[in-house]
Amino acid sequence: MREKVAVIGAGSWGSVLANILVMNGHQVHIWSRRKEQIEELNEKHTNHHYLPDFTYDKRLVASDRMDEVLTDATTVLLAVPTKAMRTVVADVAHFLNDKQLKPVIVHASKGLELGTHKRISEIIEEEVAQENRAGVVALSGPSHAEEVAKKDITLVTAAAVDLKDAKKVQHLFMNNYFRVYTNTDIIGVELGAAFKNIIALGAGALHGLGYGDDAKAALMTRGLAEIARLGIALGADPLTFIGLSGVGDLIVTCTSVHSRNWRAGDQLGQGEALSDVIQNMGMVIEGLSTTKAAYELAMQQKIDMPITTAIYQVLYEGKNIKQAISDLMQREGRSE
Ligand SMILES: NC(=O)C1=CN([C@@H]2O[C@H](COP(=O)(O)OP(=O)(O)OC[C@H]3O[C@@H](n4cnc5c(N)ncnc54)[C@H](OP(=O)(O)O)[C@@H]3O)[C@@H](O)[C@H]2O)C=CC1
Ligand SMILES: O=C(CO)COP(=O)(O)O
Repeated sequence: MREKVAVIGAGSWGSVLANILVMNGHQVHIWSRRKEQIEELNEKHTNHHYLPDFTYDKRLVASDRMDEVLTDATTVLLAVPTKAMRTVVADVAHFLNDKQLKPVIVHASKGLELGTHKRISEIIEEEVAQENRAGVVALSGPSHAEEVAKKDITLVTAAAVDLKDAKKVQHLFMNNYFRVYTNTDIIGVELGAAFKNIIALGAGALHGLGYGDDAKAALMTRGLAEIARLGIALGADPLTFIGLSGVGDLIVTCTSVHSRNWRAGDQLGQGEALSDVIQNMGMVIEGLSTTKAAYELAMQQKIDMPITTAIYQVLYEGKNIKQAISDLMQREGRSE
């Protein structure tokens, strides 16, 4: 069935997901806050800042009018950086009133809110009254916009407390190159998605410093152990961490040159200043704030997270990366 979908956020990921939905036969309107980007999307069907070599389907309609984009939408897809999520969702909520259809709200973002440490689905549930929406779904997994744009094979998961909401999203996005699984452990899916970015910063840094594959495999394995420890303490199902949104996303983000988190780590490893890395990226590096949130949560929950702590010390306390690695290696020997 043809649906109307509102996509909020026209960066790399929101725009490519919107394009999938158009090609799957849906009517898709995408919201951006920038007029020049809207003109470019509507007239040239390009989005040069985010995906320079890609041409979008001509049927994708862009607008800066959130009310128009949301009118009659049966699904709303949010794809903005985590730090902007609460404000953007509050704006969306303003236009969802009980005269409209109650849309499923999907988000495709990966992070935790700074200060509150809340997951994105929790932010959405707080900001959009239950009577004005259907369920909340997290769409997550190993997926880079650059590869999905090229119709490379990608597998992700749609997670919701209620399986029927996850299935609706699965059905909406599935096609012959984008395969969607369902999962009812939204806590585990959102936490895996957020925490893997911390480890990706570390993997990039190892690369930048010239370390080999053994070191990277070690970081990914021990990184997964500690992010799963924290995730389980926060209510995740342990099995979720061996799924697409756990180890799957960890692998792609720790090994792909497309990953902004990996690239940021790589540049830090090569000695660039954090402020320059952020400025030059021009896109969101979610792992920076997620490291802070996870470090604080680990302290609160009394969970041992040596890698996250080391990355926190490098990012926020100015610790030398080589010293941080040396300190990790000199920790007392222990059982795996
Ligand atoms: N890129 C990818 O391959 C993937 C990304 N993700 C996740 O998706 C989320 C979005 O990432 P991505 O699309 O890559 O990010 P980008 O940096 O590419 O784009 C971010 C988008 O959000 C908009 N935005 C930023 N701040 C605000 C704000 N305060 N109010 C309104 N709009 C805002 C930007 O608008 P403007 O251009 O005007 O600044 C831009 O359209 C992240 O959580 C990321 O982890 C998940 C899977 C894959
Ligand atoms: O989440 C992603 C891949 O699954 C995107 O990673 P980056 O934000 O590091 O580019």
